Amino acid sequence: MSAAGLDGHGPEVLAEIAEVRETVARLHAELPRWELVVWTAGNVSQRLRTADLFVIKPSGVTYDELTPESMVVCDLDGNLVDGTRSPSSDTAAHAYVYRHMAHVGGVVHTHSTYATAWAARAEPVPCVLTMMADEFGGDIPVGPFALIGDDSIGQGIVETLSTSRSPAVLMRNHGPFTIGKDAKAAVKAAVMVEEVARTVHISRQLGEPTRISQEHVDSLYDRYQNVYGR
Ligand SMILES: O=C(CO)[C@@H](O)[C@H](O)COP(=O)(O)O
Repeated sequence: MSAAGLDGHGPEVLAEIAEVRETVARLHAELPRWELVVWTAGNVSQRLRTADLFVIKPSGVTYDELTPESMVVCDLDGNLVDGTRSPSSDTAAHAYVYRHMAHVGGVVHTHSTYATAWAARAEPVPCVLTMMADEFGGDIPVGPFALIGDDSIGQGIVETLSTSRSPAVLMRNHGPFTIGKDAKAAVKAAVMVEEVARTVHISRQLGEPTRISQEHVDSLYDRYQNVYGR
């Protein structure tokens, strides 16, 4: 593993890298805190504003060992630019999303239990909760089956989310990938997808949940995205 290094980047880029390393390290701690991952099975990244680079965790390091300094910097082809360890095994997927979705500033992958159970069934989570209309603007879609390590997962994420308002996709037989304007927004979507996947699963044990009409989904989505919390 050889890294190109950060020589040639100016102080503004170096300052942002230091800031994003802190942010991404801190946000990784949210994954076990919200019980979205076991061992090392999930990752968070954030794109820089000042350069075509992103910060992601190193592969195979447990969450309690992650520090800002251990975060790695990659270019948008997923090549290691700065860091002492190999980047996450999902780096190619994160990089593909950044290359093809200009509005995305953060990507998260987890194997959270209920969302992954829906992914194993290859079944979208139907929009039967106001919280789903708010955050996802409809059903949470399922992406295709894809092998880990090359562009396949990224292609599946981009294809699926390009035709949906949802910031979350359940990659078939794998688990949820979420996007956001930054890593914090993508972590929020990862927390939300697990919460609604769990609630809808429990609801199904009691009978068939009732869908929210498209008109009401649109109204709820508009209020939450444009009015809530402002
Ligand atoms: O989906 C998988 C493996 O099934 C991956 O998400 C890894 O579990 C995450 O590993 P690293 O980020 O530590 O490479």
